[in-house]
Amino acid sequence: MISLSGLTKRYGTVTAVDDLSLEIKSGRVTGFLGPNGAGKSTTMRMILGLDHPTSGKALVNGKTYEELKHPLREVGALLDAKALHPGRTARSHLLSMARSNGIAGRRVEEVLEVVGLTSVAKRRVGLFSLGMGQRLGIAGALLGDPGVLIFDEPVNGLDPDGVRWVRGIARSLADEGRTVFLSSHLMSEMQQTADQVVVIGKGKLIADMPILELIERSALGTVRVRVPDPRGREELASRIASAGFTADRSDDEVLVVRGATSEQVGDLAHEAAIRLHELRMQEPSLEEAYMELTSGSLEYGTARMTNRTDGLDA
Ligand SMILES: Nc1ncnc2c1ncn2[C@@H]1O[C@H](COP(=O)(O)OP(=O)(O)OP(=O)(O)O)[C@@H](O)[C@H]1O
Repeated sequence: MISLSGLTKRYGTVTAVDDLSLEIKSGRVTGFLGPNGAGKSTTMRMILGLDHPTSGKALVNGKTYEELKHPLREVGALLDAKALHPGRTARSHLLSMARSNGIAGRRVEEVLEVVGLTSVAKRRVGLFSLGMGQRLGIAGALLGDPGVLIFDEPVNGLDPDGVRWVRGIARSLADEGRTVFLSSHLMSEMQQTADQVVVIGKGKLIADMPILELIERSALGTVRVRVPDPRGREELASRIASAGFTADRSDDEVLVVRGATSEQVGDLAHEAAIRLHELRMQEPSLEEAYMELTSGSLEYGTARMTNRTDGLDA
């Protein structure tokens, strides 16, 4: 388990991580989401003892990284898959990692097998594709057979096969009872991988909930109602407000209602005999729900988020 309490990191005037408190539990995949610059990598680096918190704590199994006797046996990480010595073979890279951490050499063969790199173990990692590098990084994370795994953007740049593979291994590691914490800035990616999502923006916690709950919440969505008669529109808007929902004018004839179901809006219109030309539930995609959650927390403003539904990275 990973526990963060009041975790804060400042770089000069920039607060990269701002008072984060949460628990990342074992036996499930927790997705760590947030737009670029939200503070995900900094948080992960602090969990791994690579950065020191300005205040607060990041604990792995109740201890700070420095306090762990055999860190690699408790927590494995994939941070930057490209940070490998290009002249080394995959096997020698893992062997040197194993040696310096008191891990038996035969474990190297096991992890090579797990990540499917046995047949290319003698190849220099400088010749590896991104996907192979990612597999090797994950092999390194698994070397000490740790109960906690931290992967920073593990699917970034991978082809669909690679993405599927990472998803599969994350799932099977969680099913074995491990804590799997992986970051992404793509909600759509997490939808298919994570059980729980932690969303941050500008270093602050925005949401920490089961992914199904986030989907359900977003499924509440909005109701689009078209009222041709202006007076009817006014009347319906005021009835919607009195009922505790919010109604915004979208274009000439349309009200966009939040917090209500289409049945509720239809009933409110019916009670006042207001003629409708359209009554439609609009279910936002999970991506939209995420953008709504994180809007206002982008490092460089919100303008580039408009009209995007497939992620935030382009
Ligand atoms: N070593 C550093 N010195 C100064 N500022 C830093 C440093 N590392 C990170 N930051 C700043 O901290 C903030 C959070 O960065 P971080 O890399 O943790 O975000 P992120 O969510 O991982 O983003 P990305 O998805 O782009 O990797 C950013 O404003 C970044 O510029």
